[in-house]
Amino acid sequence: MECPKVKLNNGVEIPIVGFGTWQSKPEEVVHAVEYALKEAGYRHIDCAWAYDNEKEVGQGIRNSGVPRSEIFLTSKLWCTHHHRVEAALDETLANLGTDYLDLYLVHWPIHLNPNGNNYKFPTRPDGSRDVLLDWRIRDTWSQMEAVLKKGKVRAIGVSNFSQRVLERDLLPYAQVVPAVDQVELHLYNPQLALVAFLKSKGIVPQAYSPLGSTNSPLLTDETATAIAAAHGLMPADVLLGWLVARGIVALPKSVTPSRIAANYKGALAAAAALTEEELERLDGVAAGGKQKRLITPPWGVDLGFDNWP
Ligand SMILES: NC(=O)C1=CN([C@@H]2O[C@H](COP(=O)(O)OP(=O)(O)OC[C@H]3O[C@@H](n4cnc5c(N)ncnc54)[C@H](OP(=O)(O)O)[C@@H]3O)[C@@H](O)[C@H]2O)C=CC1
Ligand SMILES: O=C[C@H](O)[C@@H](O)[C@@H](O)[C@H](O)C(=O)O
Repeated sequence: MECPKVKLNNGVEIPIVGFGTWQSKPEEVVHAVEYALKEAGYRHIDCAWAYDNEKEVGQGIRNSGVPRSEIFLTSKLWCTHHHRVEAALDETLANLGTDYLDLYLVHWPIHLNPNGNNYKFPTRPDGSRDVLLDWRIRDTWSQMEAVLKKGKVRAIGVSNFSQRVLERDLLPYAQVVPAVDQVELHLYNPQLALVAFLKSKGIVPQAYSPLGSTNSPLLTDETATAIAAAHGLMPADVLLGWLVARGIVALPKSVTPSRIAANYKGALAAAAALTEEELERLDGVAAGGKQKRLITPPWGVDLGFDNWP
């Protein structure tokens, strides 16, 4: 089944269901990506330099036999690389074995010390993350704009940017409005106000951890379970289909072939089956006492998100 696409603000089209690769072990992700492309029908892969598995994702893409031109490939600039965007991008391109990305994202609005005590998560003597507090995110973004202009990527965007950070630190200085903001979006953290803001700016919201990530509390949610049963679907289908029906790009991850296939098919089936009344019930689950943010790294910096513990 072909995946519906969403048009980004520069005209590039992105398949609305993508395949996640965070925490997929290198030896597993090769097979998972190959299966996702060759057997399950995905044409959009979400990667990141920080996942330490880009080489194996690239191998999985080649093993699948699906032409690169048919795949929408995203990766992300890690926090220790904000001062050298093009060099970091080149490393990602070499890892993946490709000469362009479809989308390159700033992973977090944070610059970690590139000369610190660790290549990925440098810390200060007190154990806190070694954040360069006076770095201006607009200086990262202008380098993102430069690699877009050079044609090394087809679109640029951000991840984990709140409305406050976008409005205060990025949009007033941007020549190119970010094409997407990839944030934690799921039944228990729907971020309805942020989604409305992004849409008002022409920025496509992408949902990470759409199934509730590792050891998800969402898959047994009573509203999702009841709505799934009413349609002969699985709760995971409903969690994904609700996002897709709302025009949000969903990025489910799995290394289990049966789930990889079920998530893709189920997301599209549920998006078509859910009624407006059911979508509204799902919109309201978090506000009904279930609000929970699941991915909260200890940055030690206020990122401007609601419900950050
Ligand atoms: N920009 C950012 O900061 C972030 C980006 N992301 C992106 O979003 C993607 C998805 O988020 P992620 O946090 O991985 O979590 P997901 O919400 O996709 O959940 C993944 C977990 O759910 C399990 N699972 C998958 N499908 C099913 C199913 N049908 N039934 C039951 N369990 C299932 C997986 O197990 P198994 O694999 O064993 O099958 C895994 O444990 C990431 O992989 C990454 O690409 C994620 C977090 C942060
Ligand atoms: O994309 C995945 C996530 O952003 C992940 O890279 C971070 O949450 C990281 O584990 C951290 O602790 O900062």
